[in-house]
Formats: sequence, C-alpha cells, structure tokens
Amino acid sequence: MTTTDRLPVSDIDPFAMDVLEDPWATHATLRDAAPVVYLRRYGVYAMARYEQVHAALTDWQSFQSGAGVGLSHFGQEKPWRPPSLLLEADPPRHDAPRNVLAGIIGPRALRGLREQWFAEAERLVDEVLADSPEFDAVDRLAEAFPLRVFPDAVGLPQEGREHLLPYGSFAFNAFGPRNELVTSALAEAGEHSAWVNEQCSRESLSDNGFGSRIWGAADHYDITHEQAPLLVRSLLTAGVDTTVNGIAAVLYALATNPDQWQRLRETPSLARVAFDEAVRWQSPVQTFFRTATADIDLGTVVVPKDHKILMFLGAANRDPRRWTDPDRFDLARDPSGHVGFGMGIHQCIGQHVARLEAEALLTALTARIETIELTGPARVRCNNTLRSWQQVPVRIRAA
Ligand code: HEM
Ligand SMILES: O=C(O)c1ccc(-c2ccccn2)cc1
Repeated sequence: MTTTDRLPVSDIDPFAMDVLEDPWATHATLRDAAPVVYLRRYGVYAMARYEQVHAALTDWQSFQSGAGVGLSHFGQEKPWRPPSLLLEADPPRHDAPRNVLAGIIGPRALRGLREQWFAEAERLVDEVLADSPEFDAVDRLAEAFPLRVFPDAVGLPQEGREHLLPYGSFAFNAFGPRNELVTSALAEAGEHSAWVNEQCSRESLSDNGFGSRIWGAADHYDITHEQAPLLVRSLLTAGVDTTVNGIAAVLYALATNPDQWQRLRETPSLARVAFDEAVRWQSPVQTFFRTATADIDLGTVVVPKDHKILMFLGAANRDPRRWTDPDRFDLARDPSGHVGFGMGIHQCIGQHVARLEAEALLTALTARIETIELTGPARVRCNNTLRSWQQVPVRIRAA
C-alpha cells in the first residue's frame, strides 16, 4: 500500500482467482487501508467499508448506473448486450420499468405463489430424503428448487431451461474484467443469449406468468412494447444464479453452524432471518460498480468524473465498524440494513422472490431433517461478481 499525494493506492487484484476463492482477508485489507482506495491495476476507486458503500448506493445522482455497473464504461465501450432498463438506467428512464416490475414481482404480487412454492419445496425435500442421506446440496437443493419454481412463474416453456444458469453466470462474469472467466465462456455465451432473447418474446411466454404480465403492462402503456422483452430479460438474467447462490449460502451456513441449525429447527419462523443473515454473511453478490457523474470530493479523495467506483458489498456486510462479530453467522442478529440486496433506488427488486424461495425450502427442510452437516470441503465456483458454490457436500439425518 502506498500513498501518492494522500491517495491510498493498492495493487490488489480483486478479480484474481485466489481472491475470488477466498475474499475475506482482502476485504479486511481494503477496509483498513482507507475509506476509498485507488486500485492501480484497473484504474478504479474501491470502497469496502459499510459507510462509503451505503453512501454511494444511495446517491445515484453522483454515482450513476447509466454508464454500466461493470468495469466497462458504456460511453467508451459498446456493451455486450443492450443495457438493462433497470440496472443500467438512471431516473427518469429507470422509473417506469421499475414501477412495472415492482407491481409484478413485489411482495403483494407473490402472495398467490406462496402455497404452491411451499408444496413444491416439500415434494423436492421428500424426493431427496428418499435417496441417499449424503448428497451435494448445491445440485439437489440450491439449483434444483429455484429451477423448479421460477421458470414456471415467469411462464417459460420446458425446453431449453438448461441455458439459464450458464447465461446468468456469464452475465455476472461480464461485469468484471475480461479475464479467463469471461474469455473461456465467450464461445457458448452467444447460444445461451440467443435462447434467453427468444424467451422474452410475447409468443414464447405462457399466460398469467410474470412474463405475460410484463407484456400486459405494455398494453396498458405503462411501458412500451419495445421495452417489454428487455424487462423479461431482466428476470432471466438476475433471477436464477442469484437465488441459487443465496440458497447455497444459507445451506452452507447452516451445515457449518450446527447450533444455528438447531436454533432454526426450534423456531422455524426464523427462516427469513436465516436467509438474510446468510446473504449478509456470504454476500452472493460480492461487488459491482458505479460511475462518477462529476468530480466527487469524498474528503480524503476526489474521484474524477467518468471514473469507475468498485463497491465491495461483501466487505461492507462484514465491516466491524457496522456489525458486531461480523464474521459470525448468527440468527440472534438483526441483519436488516445489510447491503447484500443493494440499497436505494436500485435495491434488488427480486428480493421478495428470493426470500419466498428460501423460506419455502428452509421450512420444508426444518420440518423433515434432524441434522445437516458438511461431509467434505465445500467448493467455490469462481465468478467475477457472484460468490458461487460449486459443491456443498452434506449428510442429513431425517427427523
Ligand atoms: C439472493 C438473491 C439475490 C441477490 C443477492 C440480489 C442482489 C441484487 C443487488 C445487490 C442488486 C442491486 C444492483 C445495483 O444496485 O446496481 C440487485 C438488483 C436487481 N435484482 Fe436482484 N438479487 C437477488 C435476486 C433477484 C431475483 C430473484 C430477481 C428477479 C426475480 C432479481 C432482479 C433484480 C433486478 C431486475 C435488479 C435491478 C433493480 C434496479 O436496478 O432497479 N434479483 N439485485
Ligand atoms: O436487469 C438485468 O438484466 C439485471 C439486473 C440486476 C443484475 C444484478 C447486477 C449486479 C448485482 C445484482 N444484480 C443483473 C442484471
């Protein structure tokens, strides 16, 4: 760490494989270095403390999304796909698409799915229990459950759903630098992208799903018919890999903290707290960027206009300046205020979908399983943006 005219500079590479594999020590180094650190390798400004990340997320006028929320600046480089109407837009363009999606996947809109998703979770857990007591929780639960309920809720056809996870994985890698995680997936990305784009057309989507409701909003002139497919694409991009890794995170947390699992079994109504505490503790979405709309004077540092700011959500969620004993997964904690779903006008619009999926699965598991424990090392799948689990091998004992 050096300081050139008071600007703390670091040569840390947050997208190096060893850091993506185990980021926590790097987060501590960045937090302790300064409120804002210049990462010389990428020419970006890093924020790892809760206070600065929260401030940037809630100041969209200074920290814009319209130039992209990845390393690439859309004013300087062509995006790999047409920009998202929510994620990569600022007010006023952001407003109508946001309001339309809020009405379709917001908490009230999901009430009709609760019973169905709870029943589906029970069916899945019964199937898993009928097999071996040892299995990979990523394959059999974290991936299986979201893929059972979410594509149907969107209204996708059965055919081709295997494109969803690799498409999302590529999209989240693409927010980072063009490293091996991106270049190694470029060849197949076109095929996944073509399938996803195809599913966004009105004729691909079944009636009364999230997708057809988006098209219905265009019929009511809440958005245009040109915007409708991009809103469906938002669900397909952000709605699968995130929940898969959020659920993997809570299963990993419970399998490695048996006392917390027992506490959840005693009080199953803690399921939603358990999920949010896991999202805080693991931060399935680790980092993403904003772009300075003008020279931003942050006291210790001035971020020049059009420079990128890298926000470390995973580091902010474990900042001892904000959290007591932050590295502990603790169901006694109130995790509200965590930035795992972001904060401010772009705060995750699908968080209610994610919470409902997790609550359904955890409720089915606590009712049917006495113990769950890791039987070997959990394996991370490196991704430039996501904390993604390749494998979480567990043994369970039926209740
Ligand atoms: C554990 C699961 C999830 C996590 C951790 C997560 C995380 C996030 C975060 C951190 C943001 C803020 C991005 C920013 O500020 O630039 C975000 C935005 C968003 N998320 Fe999620 N998400 C999850 C699940 C979902 C699901 C299930 C959906 C769709 C059904 C979804 C759709 C979106 C969309 C459309 C945005 C953009 C919102 C806007 O820009 O106004 N997410 N998510
Ligand atoms: O609207 C989309 O296509 C989209 C929405 C949200 C994300 C995202 C990005 C970073 C962190 C969490 N979510 C990605 C894509």
